[in-house]
Amino acid sequence: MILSIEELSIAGRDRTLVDKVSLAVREGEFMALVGQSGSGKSLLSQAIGQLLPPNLHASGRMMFDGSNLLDRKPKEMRALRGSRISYIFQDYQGAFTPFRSIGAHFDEYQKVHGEKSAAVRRSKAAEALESVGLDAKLLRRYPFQLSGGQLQRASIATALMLSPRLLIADEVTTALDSVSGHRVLELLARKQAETGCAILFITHDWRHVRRYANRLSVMKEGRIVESGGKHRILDHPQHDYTRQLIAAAPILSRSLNSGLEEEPT
Ligand SMILES: Nc1ncnc2c1ncn2[C@@H]1O[C@H](COP(=O)(O)OP(=O)(O)OP(=O)(O)O)[C@@H](O)[C@H]1O
Repeated sequence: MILSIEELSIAGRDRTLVDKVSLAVREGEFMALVGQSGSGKSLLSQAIGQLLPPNLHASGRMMFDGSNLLDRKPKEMRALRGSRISYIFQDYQGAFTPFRSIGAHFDEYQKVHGEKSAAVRRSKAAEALESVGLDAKLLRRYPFQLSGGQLQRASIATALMLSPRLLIADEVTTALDSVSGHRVLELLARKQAETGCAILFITHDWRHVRRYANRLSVMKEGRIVESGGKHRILDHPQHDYTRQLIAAAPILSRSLNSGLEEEPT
C-alpha cells in the first residue's frame, strides 16, 4: 500500500464537504476516482498534498511513507511534493508562468528540489522533455508557443522528473481534444509501466476508466459509495448511483461495460 486514507473528512466553517472517506492506493497501480461534479474528488486529492484552500480543514489519517501526511510540517510537504508525490492538473496552463521559457521552469523545479549543478539541470531537463516525446528544443520556447497537448506533456515531464511514487492526475484530459487526451493517457500509462509509480486518476470519463484503471472508487456527495476492481464495478456495480453513472456513459453500453467478453453459458 503506497497511500492509505482513513476516515478523511474535509470541512469548511459550516459544512462537511468530504465525510469520513477511506481509500487505499496500492504500489504501482492505476486507481481511478470517479463521481459527479462537486462530489469532493478534487478536495480529496488536494488534501493529500496539503494543498487545500485555507478556509478548509482536513481531519483523519493519510498514511504515506510510514506517517500521517496531515501531521507533516509545511516545509516537509514542500520537499515531498514533486519528489515523492506529484500532481498534474486539468489547468496545465496554470502550471506555467507565461513569460518564462519552458527550460526556465524545469530549471527552477530542480533547483527547488536541491539540484545544484546547472549542467546536470540542463541535461535532465532535456531528458525529461524527450521522455514524453517532445523535442528538447522546446525548452527555449515560452508556454504560449506550445499547443495544449504539448504543454500538458511538459507538465507531466516535470511531475515525473524526480521519480515520485504517487502521481495524482486531476481531470488531466478534460481541457484537451479527444486525440490529445488519448495521447496524454497513453503517455501516463507508459510512464507508469516504466517507473512503477502509482497513479490516482480523477476523471469523469468512463472510457478512460475502462481502458486504464486497475481499480476504482466512486464518490457521491463527499462519500465513497463503492470501491473495487474495475471489472467487478463496471460489470456488476453494487450501488444504484454507480449503475446510474455507468448507464449515463453511452460508450459503455455495448457488450460488457468493462470491455470483457461475456462467458458463453
Ligand atoms: N474553498 C472552498 N470553500 C468552500 N467550499 C468549497 C471550496 N472548494 C470546493 N468547495 C465545495 O466542495 C465541494 C466539492 O468540490 P470538489 O472541487 O472537490 O468537487 P469535484 O468532485 O472535484 O468536482 P469536479 O468534478 O467538478 O471537479 C463542492 O460542493 C464545492 O463547491
